[in-house]
Amino acid sequence: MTTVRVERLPHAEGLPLPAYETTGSAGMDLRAAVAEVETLVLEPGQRRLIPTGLKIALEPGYEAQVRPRSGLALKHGVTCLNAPGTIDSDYRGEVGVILINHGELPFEIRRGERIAQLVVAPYTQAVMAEVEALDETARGAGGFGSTGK
Ligand SMILES: O=c1ccn([C@H]2C[C@H](O)[C@@H](COP(=O)(O)OP(=O)(O)OP(=O)(O)O)O2)c(=O)[nH]1
Repeated sequence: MTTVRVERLPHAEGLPLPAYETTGSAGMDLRAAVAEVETLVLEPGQRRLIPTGLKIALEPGYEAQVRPRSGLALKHGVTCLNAPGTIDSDYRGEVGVILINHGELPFEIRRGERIAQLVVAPYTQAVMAEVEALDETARGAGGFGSTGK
């Protein structure tokens, strides 16, 4: 268990905070903090940064991934363009969701709609150690389908 400190911006007033929908959920749904009066439409092929109205602070050693929701992807072709988006532990700006409409129809985003999910995960930072040559392995440079179908 880790704690995510969350600060609500004025445009997220009244919206539920991200929460796990079931006891086994890996992601907490992120909601669109667009204005009630504003009908935000994603035209086919269009991408937009959608505000969540939330700023978060992760504990050191944790990142958060902004991932698409499968229902939106399957029903409407709407997904996160940069999936998974990375929220760094030292980022203090508003969490944004880069949505793209790969569907054939315009997609309306309403205030409070669940548009993506946030998965909190531990990460490790690595040191790059430059060497003259790497050790040999059975795979070698084989990749990109080298083992067959
Ligand atoms: O889907 C996303 C992806 C990123 N971010 C925020 C949090 C993250 O910590 C910051 C930077 O993201 P990233 O490292 O992916 O962006 P960059 O294009 O490399 O920009 P920068 O130079 O600011 O690191 O932007 C989001 O709010 N949503």
